[in-house]
Amino acid sequence: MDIYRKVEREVRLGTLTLPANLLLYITTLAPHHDPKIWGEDVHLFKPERFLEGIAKATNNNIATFFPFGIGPGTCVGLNFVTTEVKIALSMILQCYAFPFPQPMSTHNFSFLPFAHNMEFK
Ligand code: HEM
Repeated sequence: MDIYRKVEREVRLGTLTLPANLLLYITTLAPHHDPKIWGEDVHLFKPERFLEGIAKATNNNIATFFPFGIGPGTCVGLNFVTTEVKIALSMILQCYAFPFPQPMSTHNFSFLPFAHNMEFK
């Protein structure tokens, strides 16, 4: 999802002067793929990078993480879609078994759907 903003009146932003009526396109792609923020493994799918919160994951650059936009125009579907994803994930996980503890000799069938019907000895 892209973020657009219109400059209401001329404004200075650091060394930049933005004229009135300028349309700004703010991409989430660049900051969300910046190795200076996320580290050299930025292109890896590593959800565990968020285990200790966004501040830790972004090396204390929390303002650079805005998947649902920012400010008054923030995505109105944020809470809906977050809940939806949690429900979908919990439904998917119900199809798998995660036996613990598991002896080294036991074959691991936990990747199979409906593995909870299997007995682990
Ligand atoms: C993973 C899913 C989604 C992502 C990543 C996402 C992301 C975004 C982003 C980046 C914006 C722009 C915010 C801004 O301009 O600052 C936005 C706006 C919006 N989103 Fe989403 N969105 C998602 C799902 C949804 C859903 C499920 C709905 C509706 C049920 C929704 C409804 C809207 C609406 C109506 C806006 C415009 C808000 C406004 O301009 O006031 N989004 N979304």
